[in-house]
Amino acid sequence: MNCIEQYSSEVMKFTHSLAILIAKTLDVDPELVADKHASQFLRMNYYPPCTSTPEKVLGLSPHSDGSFLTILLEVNSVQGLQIRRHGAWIPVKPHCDALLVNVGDLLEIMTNGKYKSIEHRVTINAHKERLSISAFQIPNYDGIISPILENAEEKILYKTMKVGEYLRLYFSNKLEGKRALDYAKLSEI
Ligand SMILES: O=C(O)CCC(=O)C(=O)O
Ligand SMILES: [Fe+2]
Repeated sequence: MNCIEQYSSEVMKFTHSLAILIAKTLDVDPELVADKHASQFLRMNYYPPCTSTPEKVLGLSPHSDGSFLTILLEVNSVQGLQIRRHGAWIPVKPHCDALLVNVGDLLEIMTNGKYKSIEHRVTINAHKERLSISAFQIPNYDGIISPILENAEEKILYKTMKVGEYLRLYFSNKLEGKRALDYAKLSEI
């Protein structure tokens, strides 16, 4: 096994444990959240420096991930990632020995909005290149994604759809905030 395969398989295991913990926080059946046939896309991101006008350039436009969870490794610990909170962009300080976990749209749907996917973007550094690896954790492509309710009185806020259907929709949109998720919301919210 090469080191990328090893990393990928460790991240799969880590995500599985996280999914079980998330299910516990919601008091729902862990098997419903921790999809055993989960798959993963790995993307290596390289952001070259921009010496002339770094403030005018974005490495990655604002978006939320279409995944269940994304595990991010900031390989050379160069700052760039920002998350949107109450309308403001907050820089995330990289830690060389930490993984960053982003909640994706599929987890938002699955938890009926209790875990919200996080809108983020990447800025460019004037002098340093930035390297990161995103591991997008996706439930079984042919499976169904639907809100798991804590009790019968809970109002259903998102549609039930095939994982593949949501991802097709997600990838057919350009990166634009959390717009793709609007399609999954039931009309009254
Ligand atoms: O490079 C980063 O820090 C973030 C990458 C990212 O948001 C993505 O790959 O979706
Ligand atoms: Fe992302």
